[in-house]
Amino acid sequence: MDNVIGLEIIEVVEQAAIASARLMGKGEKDEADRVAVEAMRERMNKIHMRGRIVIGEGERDDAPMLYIGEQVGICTREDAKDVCNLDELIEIDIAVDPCEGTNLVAYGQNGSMAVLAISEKGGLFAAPDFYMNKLAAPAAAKNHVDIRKTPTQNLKIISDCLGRSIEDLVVVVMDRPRHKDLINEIRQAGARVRLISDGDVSAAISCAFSGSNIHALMGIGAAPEGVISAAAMRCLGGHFQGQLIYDPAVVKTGLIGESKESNIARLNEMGITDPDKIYNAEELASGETVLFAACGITPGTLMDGVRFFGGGARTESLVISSQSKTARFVDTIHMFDQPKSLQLN
Ligand SMILES: O=C(COP(=O)(O)O)[C@@H](O)[C@H](O)[C@H](O)[C@H](O)COP(=O)(O)O
Ligand SMILES: [Mn+2]
Ligand SMILES: [Mn+2]
Repeated sequence: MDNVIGLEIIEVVEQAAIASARLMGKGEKDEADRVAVEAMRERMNKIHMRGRIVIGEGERDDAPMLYIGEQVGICTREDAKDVCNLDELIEIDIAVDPCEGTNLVAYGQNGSMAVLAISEKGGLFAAPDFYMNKLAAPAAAKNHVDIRKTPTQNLKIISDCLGRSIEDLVVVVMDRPRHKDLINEIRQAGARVRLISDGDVSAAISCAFSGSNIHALMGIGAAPEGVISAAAMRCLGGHFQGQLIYDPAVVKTGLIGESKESNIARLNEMGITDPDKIYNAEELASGETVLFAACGITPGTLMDGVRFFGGGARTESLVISSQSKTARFVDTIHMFDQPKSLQLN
């Protein structure tokens, strides 16, 4: 799987990022999302594969394409048997977020990216569009920190594992009223907090890279983004845990239903019988082979954003593979027509 689609998925995220970046700073959140979805879908449908979207633009964004269950790839077309050897092809599951951080794009802020994760069928947790409490930390702290422990305890553990004082740790938290107590506790413990308005996938993955100056992600974000983050963290060996939030009393905004009971019923219908289960990266992305790809739309901690020049654009992507055990940063010049010059760096 890795060799066949590894390179192609770079183009999938690149095309989505370029399309969305054209709307950077225009204040048009939905349009920035829509064009990314369209570009991602169009490029995905040129890949020689049999893919199924398991995490897509679902209930939350009410988008018409790349919906959960959509079949993508040349080998899902009606004439597939004429163009593909269906016996040899493995079926793959895909989790996408074509524009992760739509607000960031719309308002020209850092940290947005086009992102996806791939595994063989059944290899990614088909998370409902609920919230998820998340804990991400560097590989050195993997399985030492635990989402069941207090933030203060976890910060002490990360500090011991990294051999640096708590004061030298930076924790990313989404800037939301629901995190008031969490933020106070982290500050009380001595660590510094980087508040972000959106884009917790980038924050989670950054924990796995020393030099990012991000040592933990704590707090509640969206569950689909949790699975995509887990796919990358599983490949990178970083720590990731997630627990679904289904009680509207904990998170009062958009993503979850009217009552705790109706949410539990909905989870049961989806086959999630233990709504309180704490998932680790290996459970959220359990496939034998997991691939992750992201391309910066606006500049971020890990990747630069899309830079347009006369006749082309330059992008920076990150492709991570559990099979080849690689994390590749890919710097690409795209020539739309005949550029007058190509910028070396
Ligand atoms: O920022 C985010 C929004 O993603 P998108 O809709 O693809 O632009 C995600 O990174 C977060 O996971 C976010 O926490 C989640 O969407 C919850 O948002 P909110 O209800 O505003 O707290
Ligand atoms: Mn998102
Ligand atoms: Mn999105």
